[in-house]
Amino acid sequence: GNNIRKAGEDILEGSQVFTPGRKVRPQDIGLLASLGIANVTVYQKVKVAVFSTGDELKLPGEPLRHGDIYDSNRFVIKAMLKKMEIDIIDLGKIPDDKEQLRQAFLRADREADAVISSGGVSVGDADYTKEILDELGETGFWKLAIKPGKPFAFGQLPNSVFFGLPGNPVSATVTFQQLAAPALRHMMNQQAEEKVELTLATKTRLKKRPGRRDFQRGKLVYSNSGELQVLSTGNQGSGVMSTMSQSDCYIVLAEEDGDKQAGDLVKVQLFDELLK
Ligand SMILES: Nc1nc2c(c(=O)[nH]1)N[C@H]1C(S)=C(S)[C@@H](COP(=O)(O)OP(=O)(O)OC[C@H]3O[C@@H](n4cnc5c(N)ncnc54)[C@H](O)[C@@H]3O)O[C@H]1N2
Ligand code: MOO
Repeated sequence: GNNIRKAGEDILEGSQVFTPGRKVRPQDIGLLASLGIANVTVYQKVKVAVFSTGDELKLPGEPLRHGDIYDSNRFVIKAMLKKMEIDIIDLGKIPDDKEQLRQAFLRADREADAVISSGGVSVGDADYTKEILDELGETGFWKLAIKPGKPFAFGQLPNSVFFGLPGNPVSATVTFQQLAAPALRHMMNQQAEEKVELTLATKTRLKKRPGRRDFQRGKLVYSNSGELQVLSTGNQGSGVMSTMSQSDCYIVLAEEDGDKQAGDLVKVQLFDELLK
Protein backbone atom coordinates (compact mmCIF):
# COMPACT_ATOMS: atom_id res chain seq x y z
CA GLY A 1 0.00 0.00 0.00
CA ASN A 2 2.99 2.40 0.14
CA ASN A 3 3.42 2.93 -3.56
CA ILE A 4 -0.09 3.93 -4.45
CA ARG A 5 -0.96 7.49 -5.58
CA LYS A 6 -4.59 8.22 -4.87
CA ALA A 7 -6.78 10.37 -7.14
CA GLY A 8 -7.06 13.80 -5.52
CA GLU A 9 -4.12 13.37 -3.13
CA ASP A 10 -2.52 16.55 -4.53
CA ILE A 11 -5.40 18.91 -5.25
CA LEU A 12 -8.98 18.37 -4.05
CA GLU A 13 -11.74 18.90 -6.59
CA GLY A 14 -13.16 22.41 -6.33
CA SER A 15 -10.25 23.86 -4.38
CA GLN A 16 -8.46 27.05 -5.41
CA VAL A 17 -5.01 26.42 -6.83
CA PHE A 18 -3.70 29.98 -7.29
CA THR A 19 -4.79 33.44 -6.23
CA PRO A 20 -5.02 36.26 -8.82
CA GLY A 21 -1.79 38.17 -9.46
CA ARG A 22 0.46 35.16 -9.11
CA LYS A 23 3.51 35.15 -11.34
CA VAL A 24 3.36 31.81 -13.13
CA ARG A 25 6.53 29.84 -12.40
CA PRO A 26 7.71 26.72 -14.30
CA GLN A 27 6.38 24.41 -11.56
CA ASP A 28 3.04 26.26 -11.70
CA ILE A 29 2.78 25.49 -15.41
CA GLY A 30 3.36 21.84 -14.51
CA LEU A 31 0.60 21.96 -11.94
CA LEU A 32 -1.81 23.62 -14.38
CA ALA A 33 -0.98 21.09 -17.09
CA SER A 34 -1.43 18.20 -14.64
CA LEU A 35 -4.93 19.49 -13.99
CA GLY A 36 -5.62 19.46 -17.72
CA ILE A 37 -5.81 23.26 -17.92
CA ALA A 38 -4.78 24.34 -21.43
CA ASN A 39 -5.45 28.08 -21.19
CA VAL A 40 -5.29 30.65 -18.41
CA THR A 41 -6.25 34.31 -18.35
CA VAL A 42 -3.35 36.60 -17.52
CA TYR A 43 -2.90 40.34 -16.93
CA GLN A 44 -1.36 42.43 -19.67
CA LYS A 45 2.33 43.19 -19.51
CA VAL A 46 3.43 46.79 -19.38
CA LYS A 47 5.57 48.39 -22.07
CA VAL A 48 8.58 50.31 -20.78
CA ALA A 49 10.69 52.88 -22.64
CA VAL A 50 14.30 53.24 -21.51
CA PHE A 51 16.92 55.86 -22.28
CA SER A 52 20.21 57.10 -20.84
CA THR A 53 21.24 60.74 -20.77
CA GLY A 54 24.69 62.31 -21.00
CA ASP A 55 27.07 63.74 -23.60
CA GLU A 56 29.85 61.63 -22.13
CA LEU A 57 28.22 58.30 -22.92
CA LYS A 58 29.63 55.96 -25.56
CA LEU A 59 28.46 52.53 -26.61
CA PRO A 60 30.56 49.55 -25.53
CA GLY A 61 32.76 48.75 -28.51
CA GLU A 62 33.27 52.41 -29.45
CA PRO A 63 36.58 54.17 -28.67
CA LEU A 64 36.56 56.53 -25.65
CA ARG A 65 37.81 60.10 -25.83
CA HIS A 66 38.98 62.08 -22.83
CA GLY A 67 36.08 62.46 -20.39
CA ASP A 68 33.91 59.79 -22.01
CA ILE A 69 32.53 56.74 -20.26
CA TYR A 70 30.57 53.75 -21.45
CA ASP A 71 26.80 53.67 -21.10
CA SER A 72 26.24 50.73 -18.78
CA ASN A 73 23.01 51.69 -17.01
CA ARG A 74 20.76 51.05 -19.99
CA PHE A 75 22.06 47.48 -20.30
CA VAL A 76 21.59 46.76 -16.59
CA ILE A 77 18.01 48.12 -16.65
CA LYS A 78 17.15 46.21 -19.82
CA ALA A 79 18.54 42.98 -18.36
CA MET A 80 16.34 43.39 -15.28
CA LEU A 81 13.28 44.31 -17.39
CA LYS A 82 13.87 41.16 -19.44
CA LYS A 83 13.86 39.09 -16.25
CA MET A 84 10.48 40.65 -15.49
CA GLU A 85 9.34 39.69 -19.02
CA ILE A 86 8.48 43.30 -19.77
CA ASP A 87 8.36 44.64 -23.34
CA ILE A 88 11.16 47.17 -23.83
CA ILE A 89 11.37 50.19 -26.11
CA ASP A 90 15.05 51.18 -26.16
CA LEU A 91 15.47 54.85 -27.08
CA GLY A 92 19.25 54.71 -26.74
CA LYS A 93 21.36 57.50 -25.29
CA ILE A 94 20.21 61.10 -25.40
CA PRO A 95 22.72 63.99 -25.30
CA ASP A 96 22.50 66.77 -22.69
CA ASP A 97 20.35 68.91 -24.96
CA LYS A 98 16.97 70.12 -23.75
CA GLU A 99 15.16 69.76 -27.06
CA GLN A 100 16.47 66.26 -27.76
CA LEU A 101 15.58 65.23 -24.21
CA ARG A 102 12.08 66.71 -24.61
CA GLN A 103 11.61 64.72 -27.84
CA ALA A 104 12.76 61.53 -26.11
CA PHE A 105 10.26 62.12 -23.27
CA LEU A 106 7.43 62.79 -25.75
CA ARG A 107 8.13 59.70 -27.82
CA ALA A 108 8.55 57.51 -24.74
CA ASP A 109 5.27 58.80 -23.29
CA ARG A 110 3.43 58.14 -26.59
CA GLU A 111 4.70 54.59 -26.93
CA ALA A 112 5.05 53.23 -23.40
CA ASP A 113 3.18 52.73 -20.12
CA ALA A 114 6.26 53.60 -18.09
CA VAL A 115 9.38 55.60 -18.89
CA ILE A 116 12.78 55.03 -17.27
CA SER A 117 15.70 57.40 -17.71
CA SER A 118 19.11 57.44 -16.07
CA GLY A 119 21.30 60.44 -15.33
CA GLY A 120 20.80 64.17 -15.23
CA VAL A 121 18.42 64.02 -12.29
CA SER A 122 20.47 65.95 -9.71
CA VAL A 123 21.16 69.66 -9.90
CA GLY A 124 24.19 70.08 -12.21
CA ASP A 125 24.26 72.56 -15.11
CA ALA A 126 23.23 69.95 -17.69
CA ASP A 127 20.77 68.07 -15.45
CA TYR A 128 17.54 68.65 -17.40
CA THR A 129 15.57 65.54 -16.50
CA LYS A 130 13.55 67.14 -13.68
CA GLU A 131 12.94 70.29 -15.68
CA ILE A 132 11.43 68.37 -18.61
CA LEU A 133 9.41 66.15 -16.26
CA ASP A 134 7.88 69.26 -14.64
CA GLU A 135 7.26 70.85 -18.03
CA LEU A 136 5.51 67.84 -19.60
CA GLY A 137 4.08 66.23 -16.49
CA GLU A 138 4.30 66.36 -12.74
CA THR A 139 6.83 65.29 -10.14
CA GLY A 140 5.42 62.92 -7.49
CA PHE A 141 8.54 62.90 -5.36
CA TRP A 142 12.23 63.71 -5.79
CA LYS A 143 15.19 62.98 -3.52
CA LEU A 144 15.10 60.22 -0.95
CA ALA A 145 17.16 59.63 2.18
CA ILE A 146 18.81 56.54 0.72
CA LYS A 147 22.36 55.77 -0.32
CA PRO A 148 22.93 55.12 -3.13
CA GLY A 149 20.06 56.70 -5.03
CA LYS A 150 19.37 60.03 -3.36
CA PRO A 151 18.27 62.04 -6.44
CA PHE A 152 15.76 59.40 -7.67
CA ALA A 153 12.68 61.10 -9.17
CA PHE A 154 9.18 59.70 -9.65
CA GLY A 155 6.46 61.43 -11.62
CA GLN A 156 3.51 61.29 -13.96
CA LEU A 157 3.55 62.09 -17.68
CA PRO A 158 0.35 62.54 -19.71
CA ASN A 159 0.12 58.83 -20.65
CA SER A 160 2.72 57.08 -18.55
CA VAL A 161 4.54 56.98 -15.24
CA PHE A 162 8.11 58.19 -15.03
CA PHE A 163 11.11 56.87 -13.09
CA GLY A 164 14.21 59.06 -13.18
CA LEU A 165 17.16 56.99 -12.01
CA PRO A 166 20.40 58.69 -10.93
CA GLY A 167 23.31 58.40 -13.35
CA ASN A 168 25.78 56.71 -11.05
CA PRO A 169 25.74 53.04 -12.09
CA VAL A 170 25.23 51.53 -8.62
CA SER A 171 22.57 54.13 -7.83
CA ALA A 172 20.71 53.36 -11.07
CA THR A 173 20.83 49.61 -10.41
CA VAL A 174 19.73 49.85 -6.77
CA THR A 175 16.90 52.35 -7.38
CA PHE A 176 15.54 50.32 -10.29
CA GLN A 177 15.55 47.14 -8.21
CA GLN A 178 14.27 48.69 -4.95
CA LEU A 179 11.81 51.28 -6.29
CA ALA A 180 10.93 50.97 -9.99
CA ALA A 181 10.61 47.18 -10.17
CA PRO A 182 8.01 46.88 -7.35
CA ALA A 183 6.01 49.71 -8.95
CA LEU A 184 6.09 47.99 -12.36
CA ARG A 185 4.98 44.70 -10.76
CA HIS A 186 2.11 46.56 -9.14
CA MET A 187 1.14 48.06 -12.52
CA MET A 188 0.94 44.50 -13.91
CA ASN A 189 -1.20 43.37 -10.93
CA GLN A 190 1.58 41.05 -9.86
CA GLN A 191 1.83 40.02 -6.22
CA ALA A 192 4.80 41.68 -4.51
CA GLU A 193 8.07 39.73 -4.27
CA GLU A 194 8.90 38.79 -0.69
CA LYS A 195 12.25 40.23 0.35
CA VAL A 196 14.41 37.74 2.20
CA GLU A 197 15.97 39.49 5.20
CA LEU A 198 18.28 38.10 7.84
CA THR A 199 20.02 39.51 10.89
CA LEU A 200 23.69 38.54 10.82
CA ALA A 201 26.98 39.56 12.39
CA THR A 202 29.20 41.60 10.10
CA LYS A 203 32.68 40.18 9.63
CA THR A 204 34.11 43.51 8.52
CA ARG A 205 33.87 47.03 9.93
CA LEU A 206 31.29 49.12 8.03
CA LYS A 207 31.64 52.86 7.48
CA LYS A 208 28.33 54.71 7.75
CA ARG A 209 27.39 58.36 8.14
CA PRO A 210 24.04 59.05 9.84
CA GLY A 211 21.42 60.67 7.60
CA ARG A 212 20.44 58.22 4.88
CA ARG A 213 19.45 54.55 4.73
CA ASP A 214 22.40 52.71 3.21
CA PHE A 215 22.13 49.76 0.89
CA GLN A 216 25.75 48.67 1.23
CA ARG A 217 26.87 45.81 -0.95
CA GLY A 218 27.83 42.60 0.84
CA LYS A 219 28.47 38.92 0.58
CA LEU A 220 27.42 36.01 2.78
CA VAL A 221 30.26 34.01 4.30
CA TYR A 222 30.68 31.30 6.93
CA SER A 223 32.78 31.99 10.01
CA ASN A 224 35.36 29.43 11.17
CA SER A 225 32.78 28.05 13.58
CA GLY A 226 30.28 27.59 10.73
CA GLU A 227 28.04 30.56 11.46
CA LEU A 228 26.57 32.56 8.59
CA GLN A 229 27.94 36.10 8.52
CA VAL A 230 28.11 38.99 6.09
CA LEU A 231 31.06 41.01 4.86
CA SER A 232 31.39 44.21 2.90
CA THR A 233 32.62 43.64 -0.66
CA GLY A 234 34.70 46.82 -0.43
CA ASN A 235 34.52 50.22 -2.11
CA GLN A 236 30.96 51.48 -1.65
CA GLY A 237 31.24 54.33 -4.18
CA SER A 238 28.09 54.84 -6.27
CA GLY A 239 30.14 54.43 -9.43
CA VAL A 240 31.87 51.20 -8.40
CA MET A 241 30.09 48.42 -10.25
CA SER A 242 32.72 45.76 -9.42
CA THR A 243 31.67 45.54 -5.77
CA MET A 244 28.02 45.32 -6.87
CA SER A 245 29.07 42.44 -9.14
CA GLN A 246 30.88 40.64 -6.32
CA SER A 247 27.91 40.91 -3.96
CA ASP A 248 24.95 38.69 -3.25
CA CYS A 249 23.15 40.87 -0.72
CA TYR A 250 22.65 44.36 0.68
CA ILE A 251 23.65 45.30 4.19
CA VAL A 252 20.79 47.64 5.05
CA LEU A 253 21.78 50.26 7.63
CA ALA A 254 19.14 52.57 9.13
CA GLU A 255 19.13 56.37 8.61
CA GLU A 256 20.34 57.13 12.11
CA ASP A 257 23.04 54.42 12.22
CA GLY A 258 26.74 55.27 12.36
CA ASP A 259 29.75 52.97 11.83
CA LYS A 260 29.41 49.26 12.62
CA GLN A 261 32.20 47.23 14.17
CA ALA A 262 33.10 43.63 13.31
CA GLY A 263 30.73 41.37 15.23
CA ASP A 264 27.82 43.87 15.30
CA LEU A 265 24.45 42.51 14.16
CA VAL A 266 23.15 44.05 10.91
CA LYS A 267 20.15 43.62 8.63
CA VAL A 268 20.94 41.74 5.43
CA GLN A 269 18.66 41.63 2.41
CA LEU A 270 19.44 38.89 -0.10
CA PHE A 271 19.49 39.90 -3.77
CA ASP A 272 16.20 38.93 -5.39
CA GLU A 273 15.70 37.25 -8.75
CA LEU A 274 16.46 40.52 -10.59
CA LEU A 275 20.03 40.63 -9.34
CA LYS A 276 20.73 36.91 -9.48
N1 LIG B 1 24.37 69.55 -5.93
C1 LIG B 1 24.16 68.24 -5.85
N2 LIG B 1 24.90 67.41 -6.61
C2 LIG B 1 24.71 66.08 -6.54
C3 LIG B 1 23.72 65.55 -5.67
C4 LIG B 1 22.92 66.43 -4.93
O1 LIG B 1 22.01 66.03 -4.18
N3 LIG B 1 23.18 67.78 -5.04
N4 LIG B 1 23.58 64.20 -5.58
C5 LIG B 1 24.70 63.37 -5.97
C6 LIG B 1 24.28 62.00 -6.06
S1 LIG B 1 24.01 61.22 -4.58
C7 LIG B 1 24.19 61.32 -7.24
S2 LIG B 1 23.74 59.69 -7.27
C8 LIG B 1 24.50 61.97 -8.52
C9 LIG B 1 23.50 61.60 -9.62
O2 LIG B 1 23.32 62.65 -10.45
P1 LIG B 1 22.68 62.56 -11.89
O3 LIG B 1 21.52 61.67 -11.93
O4 LIG B 1 22.48 63.94 -12.32
O5 LIG B 1 23.78 61.80 -12.72
P2 LIG B 1 24.85 62.35 -13.74
O6 LIG B 1 25.50 63.56 -13.18
O7 LIG B 1 24.22 62.43 -15.06
O8 LIG B 1 25.86 61.14 -13.67
C10 LIG B 1 26.55 60.77 -12.52
C11 LIG B 1 27.71 59.86 -12.90
O9 LIG B 1 27.21 58.68 -13.53
C12 LIG B 1 27.73 58.56 -14.85
N5 LIG B 1 26.68 58.02 -15.73
C13 LIG B 1 25.57 58.70 -16.14
N6 LIG B 1 24.84 57.93 -16.96
C14 LIG B 1 25.48 56.75 -17.05
C15 LIG B 1 25.20 55.54 -17.79
N7 LIG B 1 24.11 55.42 -18.56
N8 LIG B 1 26.07 54.51 -17.67
C16 LIG B 1 27.18 54.64 -16.89
N9 LIG B 1 27.48 55.74 -16.18
C17 LIG B 1 26.66 56.79 -16.27
C18 LIG B 1 28.12 59.95 -15.24
O10 LIG B 1 29.08 59.97 -16.26
C19 LIG B 1 28.64 60.51 -13.93
O11 LIG B 1 29.95 60.08 -13.69
O12 LIG B 1 24.53 63.37 -8.35
C20 LIG B 1 25.35 63.81 -7.27
N10 LIG B 1 25.46 65.24 -7.31
O1 MOO C 1 22.73 58.69 -4.12
MO1 MOO C 1 24.25 58.94 -4.82
O2 MOO C 1 23.73 57.44 -5.36
O3 MOO C 1 24.89 58.70 -3.12
O4 MOO C 1 25.79 58.47 -5.33
